Amino acid sequence: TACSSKYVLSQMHPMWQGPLVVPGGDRQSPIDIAVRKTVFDSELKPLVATYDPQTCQQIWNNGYSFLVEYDDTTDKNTLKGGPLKDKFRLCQFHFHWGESNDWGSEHTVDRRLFPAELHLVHWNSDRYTLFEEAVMEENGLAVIGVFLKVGKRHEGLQKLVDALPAIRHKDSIVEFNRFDPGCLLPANIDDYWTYHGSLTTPPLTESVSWIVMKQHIEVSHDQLAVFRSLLFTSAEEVQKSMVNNFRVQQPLRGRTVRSSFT
Ligand SMILES: O=C1NC(=O)[C@@H](c2ccccc2)S1
Ligand SMILES: [Zn+2]
Repeated sequence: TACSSKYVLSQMHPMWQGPLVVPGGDRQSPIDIAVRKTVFDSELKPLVATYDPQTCQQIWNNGYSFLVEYDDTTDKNTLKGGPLKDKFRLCQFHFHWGESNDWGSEHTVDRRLFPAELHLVHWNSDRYTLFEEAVMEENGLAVIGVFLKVGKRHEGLQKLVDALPAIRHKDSIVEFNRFDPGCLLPANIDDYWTYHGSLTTPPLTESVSWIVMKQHIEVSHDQLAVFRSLLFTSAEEVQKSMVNNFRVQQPLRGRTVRSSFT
């Protein structure tokens, strides 16, 4: 679907670290969330996420992560409330992870790294008709970030883990239906941090309202190990494990991170 935006993802090189700071970029992501410097905003509303598992379409390896894509041609999967003024449509979710459990997340909390981070990518369907348009606009995207910790097995994730061997190589894709992205959200989605930032991969456009959950989810060591069995490379190339597919933290440049909780 549109949201895979191949032109965006195809510019990514495995182990992409790219330019540390985009010239003139003063709202880049990810960042470190220094909790003591966040500002409670009582105007922030509860988040309302409504997802329809039937609109799940495919899962594919784009050479940087694996994406689970949804039909985003109707308002079946919406996100509103929180810091958002408009209604946003889910187009895909994906993860970033490390080669070890000691690092892998893109955002950090008081410099603490998590082994992985989930991103649910939504675009502003009140103002734009396609993901590609929204990705270039300041109020175009809303991404929910959820930290993963290694612990008990995540039952909902297992269906996704079982599909990964079929998309081991770059550009492989399989049909994937009836997956509820809501099962990957933490129990409490009312406690989050929010700030204005960017895509964490090319084109790095500063079009993202970030909503980073305070509460993490737990997955098992073995589930995360299957993520690491994916490859950045296609079947013809020399194999490179898909690990460390995260961008380094970027300067805050005077931005304020607001919290929905005290
Ligand atoms: O949150 C993000 N994670 C990524 O890999 C970036 C991205 C880039 C293009 C499309 C969707 C997501 S932005
Ligand atoms: Zn991401």
